[in-house]
Amino acid sequence: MTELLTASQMRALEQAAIASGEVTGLELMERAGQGVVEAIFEEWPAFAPAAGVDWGPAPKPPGYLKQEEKGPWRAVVLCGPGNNGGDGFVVARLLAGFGWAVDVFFYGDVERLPADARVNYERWSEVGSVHLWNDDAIEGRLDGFVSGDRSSFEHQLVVDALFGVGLTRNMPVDTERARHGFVPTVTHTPQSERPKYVAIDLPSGLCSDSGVNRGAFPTDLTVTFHRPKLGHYLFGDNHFGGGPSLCNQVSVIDIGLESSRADQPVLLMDSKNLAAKLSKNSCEHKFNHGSALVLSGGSGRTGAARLAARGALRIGAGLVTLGVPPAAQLEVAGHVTALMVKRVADADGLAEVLQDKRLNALCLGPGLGLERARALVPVALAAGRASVLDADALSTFADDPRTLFDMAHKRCVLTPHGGEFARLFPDLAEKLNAPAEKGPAYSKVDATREAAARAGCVVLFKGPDTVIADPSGRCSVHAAAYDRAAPWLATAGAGDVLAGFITGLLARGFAPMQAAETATWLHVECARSFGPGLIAEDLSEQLPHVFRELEV
Ligand SMILES: NC(=O)C1=CN([C@@H]2O[C@H](COP(=O)(O)OP(=O)(O)OC[C@H]3O[C@@H](n4cnc5c(N)ncnc54)[C@H](OP(=O)(O)O)[C@@H]3O)[C@@H](O)[C@H]2O)[C@@H](O)CC1
Ligand SMILES: [K+]
Repeated sequence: MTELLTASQMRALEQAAIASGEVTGLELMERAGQGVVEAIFEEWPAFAPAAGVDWGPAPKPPGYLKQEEKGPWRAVVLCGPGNNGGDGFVVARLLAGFGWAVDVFFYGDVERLPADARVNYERWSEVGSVHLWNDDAIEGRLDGFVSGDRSSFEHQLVVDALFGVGLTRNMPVDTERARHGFVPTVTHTPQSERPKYVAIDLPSGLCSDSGVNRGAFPTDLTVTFHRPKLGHYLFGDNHFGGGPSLCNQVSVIDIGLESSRADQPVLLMDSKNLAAKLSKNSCEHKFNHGSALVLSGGSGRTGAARLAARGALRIGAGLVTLGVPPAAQLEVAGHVTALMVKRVADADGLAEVLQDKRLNALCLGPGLGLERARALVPVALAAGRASVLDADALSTFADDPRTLFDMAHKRCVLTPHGGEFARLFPDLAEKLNAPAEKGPAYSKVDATREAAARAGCVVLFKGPDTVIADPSGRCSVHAAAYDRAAPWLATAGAGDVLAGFITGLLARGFAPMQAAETATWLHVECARSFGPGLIAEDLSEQLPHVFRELEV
């Protein structure tokens, strides 16, 4: 799985590499600039020099062309007061070396530039001029962007090097007018008819650790270094469209920090090794694949549990039983075939059913009803079986979450969505929703890790970005974004199916963290594989196809 880093982890890696003498800050900055230029040429081949790109053995400025020899392209590079701006000066110099006409606008104080950025400011100054930030001047330059009239576009490329991982507060107001000058076209004008907008490291204003949008605008391409940052994958505050909705696509450039490792990085889920984990041995009995019990609510409320149970069965649990109250038994029996049905009237009834030691995974919550959940959860947790608690099994403890955490054990997985998370962890939800004053904003990763430590079990915090953490701090993220976007997954009952998938994998013997991660990936994959028109019932039915594609 790919590592996702925070700003401070990235800085620590950079510092360690520099301190070891492996590389200098200037070399890193040069490689970063080169990587950005290469990514631009790769994304839009029309921009690339016909002879290709060869940086030579050591970083050196390419031979500069005379004005009459310059190519047809023109770029605006917006440089900020830190090293992100330094990268921008490198990009400006390299583009000029390829014959581009480049306008550099600098937001900051030259005297206070960090050393490496200052060197690159000077290097650029030998090649071209630096316009000090002035809203009116920039707006004038970018008039064509606003009018949307192609013939009036002076620039084909805008490079955003204002702020990267060093963003500590909201975007300064005095950059807004200028940026508004060109950004509306990114969302409203087809890409082919307007200049391309490229962000270095992060769209300026995107918080690297949380994905919170602190004043960034959507870009066409974001080029980052060494590893993606959490902010590229977390949506932050959804009201303002954070993370993935701002980056559009993320290109990750190797700048030679491979030998350094971050401390407890968050992992981005992928499908590596999934097939091997999911395959079954042909000579095993159904009980070798586990036996799951999904507790259902009363009459008229059994659909959610049936969805979960079907998911558990399709994902490979050997046997799945629905535990239903007597009044709902007929209703359920009419709907299920491969599932078993057992009467579970109340807490005593559950205790009795759990005498069967083969039942090794439980699912409580979908459609369970608050009262029934309150009665059944303590019995289920006391039995010590691997358990998924979702929906009503979480909300029923809204008044007293501590009671739930005291009962929860290491083989539990809690699967709250935003509302349920706020009911169980009101203080963490408040921190998550509070506007960040300074430094990187508190993130969904921070909140999920704290929640898992407090609950003493795995917490899977659902959303378009799903974050999973265990009490030790291990944490992984899945964003339904970029090549994993699954817009049809936001449908009633999808969460019930996810709970069922996790339960089924727990029954099969997956560890809680691994079950939660694998189920999340498969859940999105089923939605993607089915495509438009998806409803919750389709998710489980899509699993066989997804398994075939994975070569399970
Ligand atoms: N790490 C690496 O390995 C590599 C890193 N590289 C590059 O360096 C970048 C990180 O550089 P960086 O640390 O200098 O931070 P950066 O984002 O330029 O901003 C800091 C400046 O902005 C200021 N400032 C912040 N927020 C503000 C606001 N809202 N409004 C106004 N001002 C604000 C802040 O001021 P302060 O908060 O200190 O008052 C400070 O002056 C990274 O993203 C990548 O592009 C590459 O070269 C390759 C290797
Ligand atoms: K930037």
